Amino acid sequence: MTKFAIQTLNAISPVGLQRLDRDVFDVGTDIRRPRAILLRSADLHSVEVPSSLYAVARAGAGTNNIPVDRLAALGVPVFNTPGANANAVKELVIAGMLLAARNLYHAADYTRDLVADKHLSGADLDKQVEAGKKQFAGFELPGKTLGVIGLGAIGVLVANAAQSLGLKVLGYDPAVTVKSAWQLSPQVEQVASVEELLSRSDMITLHVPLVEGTRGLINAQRVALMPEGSVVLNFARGGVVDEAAVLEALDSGHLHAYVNDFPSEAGAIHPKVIALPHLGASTGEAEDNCAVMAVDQLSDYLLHGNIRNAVNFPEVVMARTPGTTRLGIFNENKPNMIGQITAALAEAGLNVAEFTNKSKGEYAYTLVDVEGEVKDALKERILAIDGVIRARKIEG
Ligand SMILES: NC(=O)C1=CN([C@@H]2O[C@H](COP(=O)(O)OP(=O)(O)OC[C@H]3O[C@@H](n4cnc5c(N)ncnc54)[C@H](O)[C@@H]3O)[C@@H](O)[C@H]2O)C=CC1
Ligand SMILES: O=C(O)CCC(=O)C(=O)O
Repeated sequence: MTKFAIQTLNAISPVGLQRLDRDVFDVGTDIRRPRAILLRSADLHSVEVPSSLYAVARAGAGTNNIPVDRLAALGVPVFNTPGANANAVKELVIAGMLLAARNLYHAADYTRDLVADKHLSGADLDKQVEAGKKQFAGFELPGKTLGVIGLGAIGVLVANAAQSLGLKVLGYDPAVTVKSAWQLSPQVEQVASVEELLSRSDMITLHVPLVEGTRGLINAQRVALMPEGSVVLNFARGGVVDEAAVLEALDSGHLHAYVNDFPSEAGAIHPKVIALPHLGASTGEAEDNCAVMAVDQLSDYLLHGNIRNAVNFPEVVMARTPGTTRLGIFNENKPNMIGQITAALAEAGLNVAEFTNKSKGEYAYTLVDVEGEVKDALKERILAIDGVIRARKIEG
């Protein structure tokens, strides 16, 4: 059997990579004509999609670096790893709240300067430490209100953790899932609009994907709704915030701080901005979790055609029927596709042992186990059906 070639475009934890049996998979950075691409934040938008490509796996949550729709139209699932790095982000958000509330970043700079620039020591250092500290006096978290925008894997953890630290927590998510709703602390108050959340929060934190509907979600009009001295935390994506509007509000004193994970030229050097180098998921634990989940989903797809956690196709998982051949078929989600596919199988004299078909948005995916040999002519016949995008014979 020809090995599946998997190209890695970022550093992927070896804990995940070692799960790929090297008798079955070739894995490396310099692979040409890959069957799959395994990546983190590498930008795939400007990359030409190789015709050899069967799948893309993102070891992480955000897929805005991947042309998800273009790949869907080619029958290429894009997998991500929901929740696998959520705890790491949650911890950084809590750290970000404390950095802002206690002015820690500037306070640490101050003490470093006393020694490194002003060369103070001993009693002189003690004196300046005590004299200078009042400028960094902060506020405590209990009793303050945190607004959480986006109550998915990360937002729920942040909301619950903030609640347990004594904050009043407001949440906004127009498409909250049943799973998230079950996990959310009952004390978290769900509000009906971003506007309400902003006008009632001392701090807001963003946990939404960057898509057209969330680009510039926090803009000048919305910043104006926030109470004087509020804090914005952005560990989602830079584009979710109109940074120019936030910088203006920091300059005017309307906002106290902007803590974010996506430095820009202007933001990185602004005195009221704490810009971290995209550290949200950078813990050993999160990197291992994401790599394991991405690798397992990818290998299950390459070996068995099963789809779990693809952002552009439905969840389709079917146990293999012994002694059969499996076909994976992507098609447009329109009437009579299943009828035409099963008719083609019947014409070829093949009995269907198991069949499953699910749709998501514009597309659908079928897994079918058939008794008998699947000849290339049958694959061509299926591909010729109007609306079929891709058909793959999956050796088993
Ligand atoms: N800084 C970092 O290193 C990391 C950043 N992220 C970012 O965080 C984002 C969220 O991650 P997860 O919580 O794991 O994703 P998730 O998919 O579990 O949750 C996202 C939530 O946002 C909600 N949402 C979508 N549009 C919304 C809107 N307009 N208003 C309010 N809610 C909206 C969805 O309904 C969903 O519940 C990712 O897409 C990624 O961009 C994720 C992991 C690490
Ligand atoms: O892989 C990383 O370090 C970034 C993680 C991230 O931004 C995500 O999972 O969306």
